[in-house]
Amino acid sequence: MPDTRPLTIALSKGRILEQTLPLLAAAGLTPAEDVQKTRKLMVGGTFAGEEIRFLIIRAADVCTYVEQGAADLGIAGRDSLLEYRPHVYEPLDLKIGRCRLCVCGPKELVEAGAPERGSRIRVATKYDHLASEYYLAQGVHAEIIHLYGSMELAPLVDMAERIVDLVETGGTLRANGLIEETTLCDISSRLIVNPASFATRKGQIQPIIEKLRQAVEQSDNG
Ligand SMILES: Nc1ncnc2c1ncn2[C@@H]1O[C@H](COP(=O)(O)OP(=O)(O)OP(=O)(O)O)[C@@H](O)[C@H]1O
Ligand SMILES: O=P(O)(O)OC[C@H]1O[C@H](OP(=O)(O)OP(=O)(O)O)[C@H](O)[C@@H]1O
Repeated sequence: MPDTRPLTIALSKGRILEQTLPLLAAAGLTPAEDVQKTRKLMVGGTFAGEEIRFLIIRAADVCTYVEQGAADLGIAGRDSLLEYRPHVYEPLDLKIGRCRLCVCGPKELVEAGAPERGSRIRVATKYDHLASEYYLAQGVHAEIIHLYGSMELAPLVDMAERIVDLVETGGTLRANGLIEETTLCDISSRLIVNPASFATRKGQIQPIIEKLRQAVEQSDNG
């Protein structure tokens, strides 16, 4: 039976949304209302004359909605994709939300050198898996302290010796007396697609990928 549900796109609210909207507009994906202002979590819209809909959700939840098939497509940071490893396709780097995932710590501690193999440290992060994997590879016993934000505070109150967090301008690190020790990877936002949706609704999804690809190329050149 054909799926008659409107094609559904999960958008991250928060900082990615502002950079997402011009790309959506350039690709002809048009929400029917101002998604930055509305308190609605599901907003209608159109693409090439067809009805679509947008879900406005927390960044870390986009992977879940797309993996579960509640959304056909989504826009998620590479950090979330690496941390949660959802079973989704990732056809396009949208080149927004650019930053890097880093190990950081208090200046004095970082300058004294990286923790030795066999040593123990406390690491504050919301990227539990990525931080654990990194320290496993270093042979360092890391106690992961899970936080939901403001990781830079943890070393200041002696709750952790290191943090694993995103760095863009470095302003938050500087304001809190921290410096970068290692960059783990570069981050940007990605278009993600539910594999079953791609199989059954390719005719609708492929043109969206192509329009977004053109929009990214245009904004990259401009
Ligand atoms: N400083 C930054 N510079 C560029 N991109 C960033 C930066 N911080 C976060 N991002 C990107 O934006 C995504 C969402 O970040 P945002 O700060 O909006 O949400 P969050 O704080 O992770 O989650 P929430 O506010 O829902 O708890 C991140 O997953 C990352 O890909
Ligand atoms: O290098 P900068 O330009 O200072 O950006 C880095 C900061 O941005 C993000 O936090 P966000 O502002 O999203 O707040 P949060 O800690 O509540 O997630 C990230 O977690 C850093 O704290």
